[in-house]
Amino acid sequence: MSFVTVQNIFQTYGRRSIIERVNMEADEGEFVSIVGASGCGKSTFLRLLLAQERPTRGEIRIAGAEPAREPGLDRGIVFQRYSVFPHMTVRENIVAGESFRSPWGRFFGAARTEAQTRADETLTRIGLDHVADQYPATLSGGMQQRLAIGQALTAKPRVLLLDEPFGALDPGTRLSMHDFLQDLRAETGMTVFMVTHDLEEAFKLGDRVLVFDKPRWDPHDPNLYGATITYDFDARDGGIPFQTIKEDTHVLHPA
Ligand SMILES: Nc1ncnc2c1ncn2[C@@H]1O[C@H](COP(=O)(O)OP(=O)(O)OP(=O)(O)O)[C@@H](O)[C@H]1O
Repeated sequence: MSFVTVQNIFQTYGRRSIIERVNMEADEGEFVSIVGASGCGKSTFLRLLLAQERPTRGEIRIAGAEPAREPGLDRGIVFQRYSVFPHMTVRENIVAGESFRSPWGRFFGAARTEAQTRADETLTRIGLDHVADQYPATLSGGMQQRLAIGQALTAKPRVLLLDEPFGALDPGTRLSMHDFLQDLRAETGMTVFMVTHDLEEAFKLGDRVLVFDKPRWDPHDPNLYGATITYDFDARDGGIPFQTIKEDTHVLHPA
């Protein structure tokens, strides 16, 4: 059985259909890139995987169960803009990431000291040990984003959700973040879903590239139909020869 199963999900806000008939499966450890036009529901899909929202219809299963609503336990998320706590030091930010696993949401006494030691190990691994006592605002964009990823990973999520995580970075920093993410992934074997607007990045990092698009369009009511997965490219071997067109018939034969 697949690790992640998405079965026929629809998400509608009021009368607006955002995504419809989305079906996909992913194995544990797969890296799935997601691309598509602005506003077609890619972030909505990530929020559904995160269980921040329930789908209007359909079912999502992660490791055989409905995803739990609590953040940080089995899924971590990183957004385009550095989603770290500005009032905490770099080290405290990492401790906070791990404390999601604590029943009280924070650590006390010896548990706190141990968490700080583990945080220092993480900071060494992500190359931020020399700024452990600084506040995020004093770091560069790439460093803040590394901290955000480090924070998400300390909760040891089995699934990492990335919403345009490198969109705000300059090209050089972006490339070093790619290396960083590829190393972490090789180390942890985690499953990754990454939304990006950069096709090259999608194919470089992903094992697969899903394309979200609206195959049906009503000019009198643009909100009537939502987006779905129209292509599922295998990106491991150059992609194109292995593409799966999932939605080629709908435009020709509208329902
Ligand atoms: N809670 C909500 N209530 C109503 N509409 C919403 C809600 N969340 C998202 N939308 C709408 O759903 C549509 C899809 O948004 P979403 O952010 O998922 O798109 P996206 O593909 O990630 O876009 P982008 O690439 O620009 O980030 C947008 O038009 C947005 O305004």
